[in-house]
Amino acid sequence: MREMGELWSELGSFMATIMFVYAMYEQFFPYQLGVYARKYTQKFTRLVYPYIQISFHEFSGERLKRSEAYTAIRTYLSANSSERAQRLKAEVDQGRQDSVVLSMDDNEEITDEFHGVKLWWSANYTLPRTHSFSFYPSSEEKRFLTLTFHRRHRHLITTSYIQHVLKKGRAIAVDNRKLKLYTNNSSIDWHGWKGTKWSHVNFEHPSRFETLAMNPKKKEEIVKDLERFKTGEKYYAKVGKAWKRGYLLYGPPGTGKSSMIAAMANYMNYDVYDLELTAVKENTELRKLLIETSSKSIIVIEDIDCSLDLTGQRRKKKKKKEKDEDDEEKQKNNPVKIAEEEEKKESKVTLSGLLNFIDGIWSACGGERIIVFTTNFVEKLDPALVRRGRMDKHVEMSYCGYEAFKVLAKNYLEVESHSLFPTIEKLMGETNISPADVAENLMPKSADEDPEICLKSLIESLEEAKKKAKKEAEKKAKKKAEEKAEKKAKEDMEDNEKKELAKDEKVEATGKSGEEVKENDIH
Ligand SMILES: Nc1ncnc2c1ncn2[C@@H]1O[C@H](COP(=O)(O)OP(=O)(O)OP(=O)(O)O)[C@@H](O)[C@H]1O
Ligand SMILES: [Mg+2]
Repeated sequence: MREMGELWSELGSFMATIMFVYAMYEQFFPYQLGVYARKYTQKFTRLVYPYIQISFHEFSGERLKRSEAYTAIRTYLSANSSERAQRLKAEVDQGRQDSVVLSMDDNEEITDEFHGVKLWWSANYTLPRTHSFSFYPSSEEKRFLTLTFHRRHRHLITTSYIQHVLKKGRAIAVDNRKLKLYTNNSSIDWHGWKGTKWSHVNFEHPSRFETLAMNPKKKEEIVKDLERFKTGEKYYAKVGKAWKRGYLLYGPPGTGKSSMIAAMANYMNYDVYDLELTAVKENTELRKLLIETSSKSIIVIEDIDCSLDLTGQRRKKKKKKEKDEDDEEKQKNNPVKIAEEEEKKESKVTLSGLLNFIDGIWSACGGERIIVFTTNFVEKLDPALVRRGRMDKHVEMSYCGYEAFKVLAKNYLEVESHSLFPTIEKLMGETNISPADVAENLMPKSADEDPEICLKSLIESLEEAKKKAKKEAEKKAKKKAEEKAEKKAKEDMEDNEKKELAKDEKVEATGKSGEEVKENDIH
């Protein structure tokens, strides 16, 4: 690169002379002559300067949108520059505070080689025209990467090399990708400096399919389904279907619905968008949020039954008593403010808005996406919401079975068989216990706690659950019997009343006395 530097400085002074002559032309010669001069100067420059430069700007077109090519090239160069560049920039790795990411510093150059051809990359930036003091990077500071190569390789570089760099850069980005967990901001915070629709943190949930306790066949089926989806781009295109898949996870609390979502994200290497519907005011906002989600992501709406009711209006989350107390408190405050607050809270997201969100025309924008709904009460959901095609796969997360228990025992205690296992298997067949409760029992309470103590504690819990279930069943049966008896007594009473009435009517019609009217006469 040294020879290049020298060549550059010589060329710099040469160009300055040309520019001076050219300026003279502009000044003293007629316009037409100036055009000729410009044309020939360019020709001459081309003749003596055989290098071509291509710039890739950080922001292209829309100012706020970072160029994808710039990002990919930077990633490619970062991977190479830590070995080759002399001046590097270090940034703390987000999420892993103990490691740094090295990249080429501003105004630094590195060389690259492609099919025996030498190329030069440099990282540049232009300073803002005005120098006002600000805590934040100036919006006028423009960064760009410049690629320089000999013009004789123009074809190779513009066709194959740039493609190679972009492809490599993207692949490195996928490998280095850290999953993110996004959550939607309230639309009040969407505008202004740094106003964004989604906030994110690094997603570091340890749940994986191997640690997920559930029926092994069911688990395998889900993994296969995900795999088919991941590699199904061509298939989806062939059948004319948007590349997305909906999962409905349902089951009692603590059966692993949220853990399953985390396992899915880790398996697919997808980001998670945890959509809080209560913070979304209307359908258009929902659409805007959807458009801002990236490809290769899982969009999650937890407890869907609590977010929407069947008529499509938002369910009032607060109980009436709580609400009244709140209102009383508010009465003491400013009434205008209260009205404003009420308006802010009122949400108009409807069921049809949500359906549109899932499979409307917009939902196909941006490629592969998984949509997951979770609920504790599947029967409460509107059939329109969960019909196949929208929620393609319905997965029941159920109470812990023996197979699921074995996974948990292996995870928590590193035990694969034990003399207490048959007792646990028997008890599990007789009563319901959630995987969350099993996990709680299996977690050693101290570092040196024997696995047997944990298993015994689980047996105790199971026996307790069994007793509780038995008591509850008895209570239920008693209540049922009482209700039945009550119903019977009521029916008997109504029957007697009817008979009495009929008797009175007969007495009146026949003129006989009450004793003379017989049972048979009444009907
Ligand atoms: N199937 C499972 N496999 C492994 N661990 C589980 C499973 N189910 C629950 N757990 C454990 O219990 C905890 C709670 O589970 P999780 O949050 O996934 O349940 P959930 O079904 O989402 O419950 P909710 O309906 O209340 O949201 C988890 O942190 C995990 O440790
Ligand atoms: Mg959950």
